[in-house]
Amino acid sequence: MVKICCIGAGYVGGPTMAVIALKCPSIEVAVVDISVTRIAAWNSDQLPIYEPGLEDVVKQCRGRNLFFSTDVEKHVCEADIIFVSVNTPTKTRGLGAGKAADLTYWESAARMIADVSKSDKIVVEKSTVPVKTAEAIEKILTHNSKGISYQILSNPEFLAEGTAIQDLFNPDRVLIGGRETPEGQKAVQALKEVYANWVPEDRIITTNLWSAELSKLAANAFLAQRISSVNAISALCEATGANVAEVAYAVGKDSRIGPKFLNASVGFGGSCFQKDILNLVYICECNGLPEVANYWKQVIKINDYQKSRFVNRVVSSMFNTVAGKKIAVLGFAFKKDTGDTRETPAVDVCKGLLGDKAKISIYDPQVTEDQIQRDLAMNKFDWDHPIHLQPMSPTAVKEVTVTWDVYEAATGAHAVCILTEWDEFKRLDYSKIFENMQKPAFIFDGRNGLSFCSESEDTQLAYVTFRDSQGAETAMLLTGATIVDRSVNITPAENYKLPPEAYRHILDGNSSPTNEAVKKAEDVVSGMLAKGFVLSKDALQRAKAFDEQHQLLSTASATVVSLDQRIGLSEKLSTGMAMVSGKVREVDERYQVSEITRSALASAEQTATNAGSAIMSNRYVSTGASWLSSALGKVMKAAEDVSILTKEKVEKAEEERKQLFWDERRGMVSEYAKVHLDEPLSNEPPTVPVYSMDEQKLRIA
Ligand SMILES: NC(=O)c1ccc[n+]([C@@H]2O[C@H](COP(=O)([O-])OP(=O)(O)OC[C@H]3O[C@@H](n4cnc5c(N)ncnc54)[C@H](O)[C@@H]3O)[C@@H](O)[C@H]2O)c1
Ligand SMILES: O=c1ccn([C@@H]2O[C@H](COP(=O)(O)OP(=O)(O)O[C@H]3O[C@H](CO)[C@@H](O)[C@H](O)[C@H]3O)[C@@H](O)[C@H]2O)c(=O)[nH]1
Repeated sequence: MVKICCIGAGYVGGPTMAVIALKCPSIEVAVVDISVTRIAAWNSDQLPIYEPGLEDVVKQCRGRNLFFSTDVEKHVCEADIIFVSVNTPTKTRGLGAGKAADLTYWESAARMIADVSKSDKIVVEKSTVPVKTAEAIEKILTHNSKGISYQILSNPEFLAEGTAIQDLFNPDRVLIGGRETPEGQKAVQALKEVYANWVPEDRIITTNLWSAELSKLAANAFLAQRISSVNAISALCEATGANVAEVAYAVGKDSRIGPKFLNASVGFGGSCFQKDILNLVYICECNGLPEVANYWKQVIKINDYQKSRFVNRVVSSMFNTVAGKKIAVLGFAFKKDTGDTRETPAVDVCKGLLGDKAKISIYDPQVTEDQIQRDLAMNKFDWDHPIHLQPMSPTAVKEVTVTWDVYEAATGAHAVCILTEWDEFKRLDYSKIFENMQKPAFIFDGRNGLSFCSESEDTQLAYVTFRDSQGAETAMLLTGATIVDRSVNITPAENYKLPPEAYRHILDGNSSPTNEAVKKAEDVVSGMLAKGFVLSKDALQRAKAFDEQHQLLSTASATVVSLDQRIGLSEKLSTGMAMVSGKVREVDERYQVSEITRSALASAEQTATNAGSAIMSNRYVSTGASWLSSALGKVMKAAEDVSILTKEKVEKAEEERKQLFWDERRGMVSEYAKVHLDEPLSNEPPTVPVYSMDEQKLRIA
């Protein structure tokens, strides 16, 4: 049985080895680490890192052919292939400080391998290292080889956190670099055979050692460069009135550029990009290439600029002072779906705000208070050392509080800053947040992924006066609807009162108001559902509350129950959801399209759920809701369509959906407006001030 040992049980070593163990049942995999607490966590139910899907994989193989241990020497001694996946932080002192990679941990691992080995070994660089590191490692290993043969391979890891398992299951490529000698090629072949257990052969690239080492640094530099490029453009957009999301979309449509990695943000974070680019810069400088070094340095400078620009925007918008003001920070991890905070832009933003004497309240679903306090007090680059070697917990920053309740974080705040793109932030009740904030309230979206009712220059504001008595209620139904990444927020003008005609059907004893406005509501809402738009659950609750406030729902509840029994809506709904979930997951497993199918699933499920919520809370159900059941049918059909699409089709559909969104957004708004507005619209909602207190006004943002 082939034995693999991995030195370093971190974000790379843990998931990578777990997947190798899962995919290669005939290989025994031991993951070792000098950190006792980390290994204990790997052996417990509370894994040391949060990564979707990881727990599942670990549970399947742990104790079978996957072991976590602190007995480093034993497992190294027994292994045929040794992966080294230890920290390679940026040096903080000495030659190359602030740029060069610190190879202390790598070197100590190599020396230990040389000390304890009694048989031939293949030693694999899994850590990201400077080009030519293998040469140094070779010298260390062979210096005292006692006749043992070592083959060094470079096998850099390309997984991204938050999607690590998916990336490992279905990598774009596996890169293996080795010596161009017969022994070197034999070692390359041995490692290739491991990956060939699940990775198609044409995705396993073999190169020489230096190409493999350098490719890793180059890949990260290219990725980070895209983000700095779009972030640089975002500054220009803000100065000119262009919309960076629209620009990125238009640019990414060019197939030579492609749509991925063009999301403008508060800046990139994570343990790799900055460290690896600094490393690349240093290597360029050492090789007498200052122009090349400066080129890449600029990627980091723009990133720093973006973070400080964000802080400046917050402070300047808030009347040039945040002193003593509570600011809620939503999201602290460097990206969604991870609890990792290494080099997170949130640290720089918080430090900037603290520098201006703000009081900060932080919420992140995966990051603990202890971690946040450590991060805020830590020196630059210290975070990238093994945890037990990091400086001891410094005193907590007292202007910072951390809570597990997002609404509590925002209560009493003058501003909310979104710093991580957690999906849950898209579903928050922003009206509730707004209501509990100090006024004027500000929201700063550092991820550019959310649309809020904020009075920024991006907001399209319309004050709408309804001539029709039902128009206002119809509009309420659409509150919180999400059209791809835009949310429609409709709030009644203060002291709004329904006109007497709205009550007429109740007074008449007629519970079926089938006037034009209601019909239009059916069309618009069912149209939106069928197109996959997500109606906000909470918005419908609000619509219901609105109805109740005006005593329009007196007969609805009883009718809903009988209606449900009559057409079996609940049953259809749960069947629909089960079918959607099952089929989408099946496709996911077959084609490994998790990212896309997950969002399709979420959207389908949410649509179905919200349709359900609409059923229970929508007063139009009580008025002969055949339209709703047909809308539900369309939703289920749409979801089924998604589930049978192949990877390519899903991707295409996503693209088409986006295209549709861009094409139809304006159309929708004006179509809707035509029905409900006094003045029909051509392109955009009108921005007209409220001018009369006795008319019914709604604000659409
Ligand atoms: N995090 C990522 O997404 C990612 C992706 C690709 C590559 N990388 C690279 O992989 C390497 C590891 O990154 P990580 O994120 O897993 O770091 P990590 O800090 O999560 O894990 C490294 C582990 O190595 C252990 N360690 C250090 N020296 C050791 C020694 N001598 N013996 C035994 N254990 C030792 C530490 O205790 C730690 O648990 C880095 O070079 C990084 O640049 C990281
Ligand atoms: O369009 C985008 C994409 C990403 N980010 C940010 O960029 C950072 C890095 O994101 P990502 O690359 O997804 O995560 P990492 O886990 O840091 O993965 C990168 O770094 C790893 C370590 O080297 C590599 O293995 C991966 O291939 C590479 O994507 C995060 O702060 C993201 O929020 C943006 O701001 N805009």
